[in-house]
Amino acid sequence: MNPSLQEPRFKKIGVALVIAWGHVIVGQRQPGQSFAGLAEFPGGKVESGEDFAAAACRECLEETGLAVTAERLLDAWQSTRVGDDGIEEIFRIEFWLCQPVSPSADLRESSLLTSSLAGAFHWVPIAELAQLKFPSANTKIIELLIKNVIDNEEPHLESSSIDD
Ligand SMILES: Nc1nc2c([nH]c(=O)n2[C@H]2C[C@H](O)[C@@H](COP(=O)(O)OP(=O)(O)OP(=O)(O)O)O2)c(=O)[nH]1
Repeated sequence: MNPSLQEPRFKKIGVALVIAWGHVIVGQRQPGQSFAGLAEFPGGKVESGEDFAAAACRECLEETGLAVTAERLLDAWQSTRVGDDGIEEIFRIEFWLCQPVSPSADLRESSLLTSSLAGAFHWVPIAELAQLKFPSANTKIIELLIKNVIDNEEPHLESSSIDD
């Protein structure tokens, strides 16, 4: 079949923004992964039967050991390209504000954590995010976080969409 007539392929990524006392959980992409060495928020591919928010929460638990619930969509980034086989590929990332399931008096101690990958994730002051290099898809969400840094336990971010 003519590739241009085939259904596009979707790659969907759910990302968790876990924010407390002016800090956000940030990791570093590992050798062998795409964007190796860059900073990232917990997240990964949306699996069958999940939506973006569920994927963000599951990945956060797997990667950091911290159970969270998704509150609201903060930003989305999407790009489209044509793959080597001629089929259109749509890559979409959704950034979800997430809250720990069990708010703890001292998340700093208890959080990071129990998984083997936990070493890669830390609480980073939002004010320091500008010093880190993230994938370009994160540019807008980083800007939004930094703008809202003042005394915001939960930043009052406006939802934005890929159509902005
Ligand atoms: N987890 C996470 N991924 C991000 C962020 N920003 C960003 O562009 N990404 C991209 C990197 C990856 O292409 C994809 C996350 O998928 P993944 O963590 O399952 O990546 P992966 O290395 O296993 O897969 P791949 O991209 O190598 O195929 O989203 C972010 O802040 N957090």
